[in-house]
Amino acid sequence: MSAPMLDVQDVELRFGGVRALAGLSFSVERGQLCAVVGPNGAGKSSLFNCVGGLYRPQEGRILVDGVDVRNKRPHAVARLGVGRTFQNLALFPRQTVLENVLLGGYNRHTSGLFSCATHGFGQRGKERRLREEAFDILEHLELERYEHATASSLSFGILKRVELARALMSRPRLLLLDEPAAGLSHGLVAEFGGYIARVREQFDVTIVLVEHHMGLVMSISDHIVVLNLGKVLATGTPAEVSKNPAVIEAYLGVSA
Ligand SMILES: Nc1ncnc2c1ncn2[C@@H]1O[C@H](COP(=O)(O)OP(=O)(O)OP(=O)(O)O)[C@@H](O)[C@H]1O
Repeated sequence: MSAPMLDVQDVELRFGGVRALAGLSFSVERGQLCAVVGPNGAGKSSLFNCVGGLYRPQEGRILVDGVDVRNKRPHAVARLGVGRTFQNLALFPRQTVLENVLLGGYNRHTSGLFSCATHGFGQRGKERRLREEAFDILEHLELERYEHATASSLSFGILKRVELARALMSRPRLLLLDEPAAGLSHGLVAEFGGYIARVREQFDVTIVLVEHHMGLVMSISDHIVVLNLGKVLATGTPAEVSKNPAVIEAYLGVSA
């Protein structure tokens, strides 16, 4: 049996006297779409920051496809195939959609993709292949008509999709989505959920999603990890978790 795509083992992260992660352990199987939920302060962002190499836990191990990332810096974690979207978007407003998406491939091309994307490529074959790849991703997310639009001219809902496209350009094996529904209106949440499900089907990627919007979580996840006070309160399928009395009390009963 192959290693889980993400294996979090006894992770302890403290900020002074605060235990943001208190011996956290869970794993995500290859190909799964796993949601991490929990009340404010449960440790969700801390977890993502540890997996992405932004925070270094004091104890425990975090294995991505069997490789310990605990002491790796963010760019090294990205090179291992960990992609990420951010709650507040991490796009360049003056660049076009295509340029922003091309920049997502930066971790795969250390020899200056940034200058390539902004000032033209030296190697035309390479440029063509990358552009074809970026355009293919744009098509999957129904963004092709915005290819040449600058990011600053587009709505937040479209930019969320552009950010997803940018993350896919790094060809992640593990994709971390940080509150993808945040800031979206009700109708757009459902639409965005459809795009996440589509990405999961059409790209060979394991997805971990931190999300407060329980409607989205329940509709697209096949596994849910509920955190509370830095550790796992419950795990299971959406049906199992939604029936768990501890979860109802700590989270769903208050927030649903
Ligand atoms: N950089 C930091 N410095 C000090 N304390 C922090 C830091 N980051 C997180 N914490 C604390 O760690 C705990 C977990 O916070 P975290 O942001 O991971 O929770 P969360 O589940 O993401 O919450 P939310 O849903 O509100 O984003 C909280 O008590 C928080 O105050």
